[in-house]
Order: sequence, then structure tokens, then C-alpha cells
Amino acid sequence: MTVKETALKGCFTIQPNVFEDKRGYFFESFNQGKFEEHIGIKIDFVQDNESKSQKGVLRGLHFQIPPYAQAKLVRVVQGEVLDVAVDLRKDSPTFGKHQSVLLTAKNKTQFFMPRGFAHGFLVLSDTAIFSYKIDNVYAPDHDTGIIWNDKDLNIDWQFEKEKLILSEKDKNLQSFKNFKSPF
Ligand SMILES: Cc1cn([C@H]2C[C@H](O)[C@@H](COP(=O)(O)OP(=O)(O)O[C@H]3O[C@H](C)C(=O)[C@H](O)[C@H]3O)O2)c(=O)[nH]c1=O
Repeated sequence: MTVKETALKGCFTIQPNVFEDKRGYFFESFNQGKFEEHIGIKIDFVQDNESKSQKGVLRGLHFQIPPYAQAKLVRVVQGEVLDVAVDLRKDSPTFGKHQSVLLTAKNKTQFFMPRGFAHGFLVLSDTAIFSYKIDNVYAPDHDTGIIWNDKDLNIDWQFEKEKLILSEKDKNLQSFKNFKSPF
């Protein structure tokens, strides 16, 4: 596996070794020991999630506040998404900065973000199945987010905004300037 740290400290892209033969392919989608060795921290994923969305769906920017903050290891098993992590760690030199990564079933790239990040993705293919691991359980009372088109975050979602599909919840998330970081 090839693991590269992004410009946001603690966030990594992971490229698994894929073994192809006449039957198809095989790869280890997660290996605890190798993962911890590469990212340099111990991680205990406690929940796997999967969502399927149609083209133009934008889910995010979401995070849970402490004590239910979540680290996430995300990947796409069908289709293509633009995945975005935003640094919410108030003492980080990249506070408010984001990293975008193209995740596809074809490239099999995975993206890890530690606790203290907002996360969202936009579906670029007709449909996409998104699969991810989190290291803290879902806590709806601690689940919140920042609006996808926040001017200060200035994320280029590379998609016509008129064609975006968002949940009512996501349409009404707070702005970054009103956000007080608990991280
Ligand atoms: C996240 C979650 C949701 N749910 C239930 C709650 C709702 O009834 C339903 C849909 O939830 P929501 O609209 O929050 O799902 P997403 O918009 O995909 O939220 C996720 O999308 C972004 C990209 C993330 O990074 C987070 O993991 C998460 O916030 O699933 C659960 O039962 N458990 C869970 O862990």
C-alpha cells in the first residue's frame, strides 16, 4: 500500500496494492497493523457506514463534536465522488483549509481524516456507493456541520450548483465564520 500525507497534517491518501488475475482483482481494503504503521497513530474503528447516492448529491460538510468526534477512513466502491475534508483544529496552521480527493471504484483510493475535520462528498457519477469506517459511534445530538458553499472555506465542488441535491439539514448548516471550534 502507498500512503501519502496531504497538505493537511494527519490526513492521508491510501493506495492499496491490487492483485489482478484472470478472475478479477483482490485487495486488502483495511489492515489494522499496516494502517497504524503508516499513519503513525493507533486507531480503533468501531462502525462501518455505507451510503448510495445519485449524481449531484452532496452530503456534508459534517462532523461530530467531542466527546463523539470521529476519525474517518473513506472510499468509493461504485462510481466516483469528489471527497473533501476541512481542517477544524483551531491551533492547526491549516485551520479552515480543505483537501479535495477524487475517490472512485476504479482508482480504489482511500482517504483518512483524523478527528477535528469536517467531511463531505459530491457524487460525480450516475450513482455512487460510499463506504467508510469511523472511530466513534453515531451521536445525533453531537452531529453538526458547516454549509457546503461557505464563502470562507471557498471549496470548488466542480459541479453546477443548480443541479446539486442536498438534504434539508445540509441546506441549513452554519457558516464557518459563526463556527466556534471545539477541536
Ligand atoms: C451518519 C449516520 C446516520 N444515521 C441515520 C440518521 C438518518 O436517519 C439517516 C441519514 O443520516 P444523514 O442524513 O446524517 O446521512 P449523511 O448525510 O450521509 O451523513 C453522513 O455524511 C457525511 C459525508 C459524513 O461524513 C458523516 O458520516 C455523516 O454525517 O441515517 C445512522 O443511523 N447512523 C449514522 O452513523
